[in-house]
Amino acid sequence: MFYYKNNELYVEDMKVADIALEFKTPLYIYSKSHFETQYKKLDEKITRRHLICFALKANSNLAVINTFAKLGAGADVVSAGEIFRAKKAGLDTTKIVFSGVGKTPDEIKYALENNILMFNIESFEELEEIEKVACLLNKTAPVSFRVNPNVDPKTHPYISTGLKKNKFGISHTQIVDAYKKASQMKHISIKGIQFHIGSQLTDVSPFFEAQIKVAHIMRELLSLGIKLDIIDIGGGLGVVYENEKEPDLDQYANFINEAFKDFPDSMIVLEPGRFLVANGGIFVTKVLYRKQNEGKNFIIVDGAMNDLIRPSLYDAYHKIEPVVKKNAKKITADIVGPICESGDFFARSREIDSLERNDLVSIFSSGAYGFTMASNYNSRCKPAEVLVDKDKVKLVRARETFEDLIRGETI
Ligand SMILES: Cc1ncc(COP(=O)(O)O)c(C=O)c1O
Ligand SMILES: N[C@@H](CCCC[NH3+])C(=O)O
Repeated sequence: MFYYKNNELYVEDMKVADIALEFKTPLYIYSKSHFETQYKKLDEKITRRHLICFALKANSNLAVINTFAKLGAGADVVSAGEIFRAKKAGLDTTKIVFSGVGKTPDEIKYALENNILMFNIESFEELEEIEKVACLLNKTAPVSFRVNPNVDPKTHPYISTGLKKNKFGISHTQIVDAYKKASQMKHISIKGIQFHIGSQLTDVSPFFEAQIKVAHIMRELLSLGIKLDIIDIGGGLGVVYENEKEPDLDQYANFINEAFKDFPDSMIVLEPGRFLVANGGIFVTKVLYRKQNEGKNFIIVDGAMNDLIRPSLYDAYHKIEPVVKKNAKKITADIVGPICESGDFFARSREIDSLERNDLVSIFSSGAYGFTMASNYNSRCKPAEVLVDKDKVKLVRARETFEDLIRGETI
């Protein structure tokens, strides 16, 4: 929960300025109660038997994963590294679904050893590899297939995943063959079906379109004697960054009930990432310098695209406000970082309160795909992460040091 009181930004019961003073900037600050609220909101709406598998790629800090694990969540992972994180965070590995088009044999082995809930298989060759690794381990691999339903999610092209031009999933025209093939394999146990059409959907109707197609496939499979215990409907629920309309959760839940009414016994798996965490995080950065080039204002802050890449990568909008509002006059400026790239910006031609050196600014909606997409570009140490729970402030990842930058390197 982030809010202004007497022109000062708070996170839960704490002043953001005080936290920034203690932990320095640039800094990620998370609100535990926001995470819990979002989880419960979704959990309560879905009336069928279900499991919420938090998509760790959105925010894989151990304390964040642990927050959801304590509420009963599972995890959607895309690498063995994320399985490792989930384990370290105390999440039950039997609640993990493993997505991704390029799982390596080592990752498949690691997942099997950790008894995950299921692999979401994305190609025929991956199916063969999983059968092979499971055979070597003398295990049975629980699987579902990710179907590419060819549905337009009407979102940013970089985060659309369910169109036939995208690399994801197995085409709906081949999916039945995939199940037939899997049903012949000795070390494969067919559990479910999965789809994920894209991210940041605020209109939920494309989900329904995909669900209808998937239910159709399920009926076809049933006629072949293949019954599925799990329907994994992916993630993709959007959030408000600027002035979007929040997704209608009642409608979302109704669509699920309607589309899959012929399969009342199957468990619904959801894979939300952004919805659970985006607005539970801010990125706080400090004004280093200001300058004007031929009438154009630049505000140079100590955070950069290596810390939060969404504006540079997707031209994504993030609300930016001073941590302490001083009723200053408004100016129009580019808010940029210190990295040697013209693409290193958080906002361009943005109207913002006139700022002074050392003023703190908050970049909102940074809890999803913020820290997880950070890099060390320009040999910048990754920022610290702090989790706030009412009046308790906990450093949940220390700021990197120079030694962290060269760990593992030799001359
Ligand atoms: C397979 C899969 N599941 C879940 C997610 C989480 O998406 P979101 O953060 O939009 O909920 C993604 C990312 O888009 C994904 O690729
Ligand atoms: N990284 C993207 C979301 C990608 C979703 C991954 N399947 C973002 O920041 O919006």
